[in-house]
Amino acid sequence: MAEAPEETVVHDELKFANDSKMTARDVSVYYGAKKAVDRVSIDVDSHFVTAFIGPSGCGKSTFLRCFNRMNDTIDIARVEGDIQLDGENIYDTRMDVVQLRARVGMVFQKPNPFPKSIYENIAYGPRIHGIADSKSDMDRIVETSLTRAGLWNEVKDRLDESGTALSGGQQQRLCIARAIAVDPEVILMDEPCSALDPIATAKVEELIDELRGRYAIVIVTHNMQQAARVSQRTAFFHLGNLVEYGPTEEIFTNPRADRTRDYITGRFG
Ligand SMILES: Nc1ncnc2c1ncn2[C@@H]1O[C@H](COP(=O)(O)OP(=O)(O)OP(=O)(O)O)[C@@H](O)[C@H]1O
Repeated sequence: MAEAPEETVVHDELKFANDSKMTARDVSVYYGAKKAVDRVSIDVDSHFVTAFIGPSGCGKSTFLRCFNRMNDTIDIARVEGDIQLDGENIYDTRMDVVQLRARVGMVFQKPNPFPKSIYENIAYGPRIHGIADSKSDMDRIVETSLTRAGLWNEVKDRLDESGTALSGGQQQRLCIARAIAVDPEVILMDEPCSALDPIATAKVEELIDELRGRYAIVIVTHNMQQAARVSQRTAFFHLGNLVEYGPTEEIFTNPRADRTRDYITGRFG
């Protein structure tokens, strides 16, 4: 990864947005001396699902974690460049990281509900952020979040049971409901279906589609069919570089860069 990155191919349709929810400019990430992400620039917009695809180890999860400063939790990780949320530099020392992570929520590969009741899993975030004024307010937030996550009917009679007692797919939807409960603007998803069976995967994919009108969603996925199903925009990464960024349909049917074409036709990766 020592050589200079080739220029990213950005399709015209995505070039001129000037009201992007989040922008990254020249972002590089190092683990110690090793560069895992190399000068990546991208805009992420509300009302769209943006998929990050690319072969294993190309840096897509590392780059995703830059958007809510999750790399801060890794001692040897160092982030360079500029990332803004609504024009505000999220790496500014005045940025409240707890607040940032409420505005830019994250759903992980493995469902990770708290070992607490279903109700508490949702109520925890609004409580620490002071979002609910009363018990009835909190009840409403819990119901709305679970409804939006497509889980309310399945759990409304067992809100006191532990979140960890749910099936894997339900746990993942609980984690999505938990992210929604603090009223985020962006939801980052790092391979959210990789631990789920096909039926649970289909439910989460449907949910992503329903949520997209409300939030900017960025999803890292290994699965190209999934990227094609759920996203409207796709960014292809290779060896730490963003190779190409365009409308999903174009990326899959008419890629401009040779490396994208080779990847989507299965020639490598
Ligand atoms: N905590 C870490 N410490 C050191 N190196 C890391 C760490 N996390 C990731 N890396 C390295 O950074 C590079 C990019 O990893 P990353 O997980 O971001 O890639 P990825 O494209 O998401 O891969 P995958 O699809 O396999 O999850 C890899 O070479 C990886 O080994």
